[in-house]
Amino acid sequence: MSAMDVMLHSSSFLLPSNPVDDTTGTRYALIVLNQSLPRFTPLLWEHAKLRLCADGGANRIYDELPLFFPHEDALAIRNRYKPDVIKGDMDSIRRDVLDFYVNLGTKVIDESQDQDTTDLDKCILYIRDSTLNHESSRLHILATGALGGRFDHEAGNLNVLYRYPDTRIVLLSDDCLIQLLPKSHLHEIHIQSSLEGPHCGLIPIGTPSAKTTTSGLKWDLANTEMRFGGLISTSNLVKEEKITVESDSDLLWTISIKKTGLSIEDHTP
Ligand SMILES: Nc1ncnc2c1ncn2[C@@H]1O[C@H](COP(=O)(O)OP(=O)(O)OP(=O)(O)O)[C@@H](O)[C@H]1O
Ligand SMILES: Cc1ncc(C[n+]2csc(CCO)c2C)c(N)n1
Repeated sequence: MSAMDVMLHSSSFLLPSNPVDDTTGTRYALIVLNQSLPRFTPLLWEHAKLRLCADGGANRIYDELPLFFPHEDALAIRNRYKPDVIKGDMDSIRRDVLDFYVNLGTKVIDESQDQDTTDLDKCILYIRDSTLNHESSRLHILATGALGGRFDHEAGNLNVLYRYPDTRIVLLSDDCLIQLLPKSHLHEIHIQSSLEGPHCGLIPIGTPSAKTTTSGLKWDLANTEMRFGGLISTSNLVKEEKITVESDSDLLWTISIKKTGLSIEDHTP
């Protein structure tokens, strides 16, 4: 039996640009969903090679991004933060916002005929098919505003992690991030301790896990069973800079995002 491949994880997209980040070669696509923008949105925007708004996410960029730069002209900010693509069923984007970005040259994809998939699904499919998403170096997808709102929306957002298990997707809110750890790999999670933690969880939301083993957590698992209705690992704590996870089931990994060190003022010279 061949040894399992190791999948590396790092939230270096939360760091201001630095040489360490650049050496990983990881490229990001950003999807802005229709919820309040997290305070680190401008940072993610700068890191991203491709920027999408899911339907009403465009209203958030238009209305809320200028608020991060109170000393600058709102129109100048809107011109500077131009989404590459707005995609969805277009029942939430305002007419004035749509007209504004169409005039700037944003590509608009109206899929109102598809009422079986969410706007987030639609955006992920666009990124997967984009020419920037080469086989050799696939884009990692960051989705802001994915958590902390309507529960049916949150469940739909989690469902995309399971629907596209081979695509690296991170769901973000102001408070935490969530990603899938597929059972096909051993996972090494490198903690950016100035920006994330210590609260974390490992959640077997899709199927129960008969055996999960971890290292680096305060409450490590050792071939431990996890299932809804029994034990799941919530309110765990990161103890080391590197966490390892191995499981017979796909698990959700979640970690808190620290309140300090991530607002725009912390990064402007
Ligand atoms: N309250 C929320 N909580 C979590 N995610 C959200 C929330 N609102 C919107 N989203 C995300 O943003 C995307 C775009 O939002 P938008 O409001 O345009 O969706 P929608 O298709 O109009 O939703 P619905 O018709 O169900 O209200 C959604 O597909 C979802 O992924
Ligand atoms: C069983 C079932 N439940 C709900 C919907 C509705 N729905 C799911 S995704 C979506 C688009 C939201 O932008 C809508 C309206 C459906 N089609 N099938």
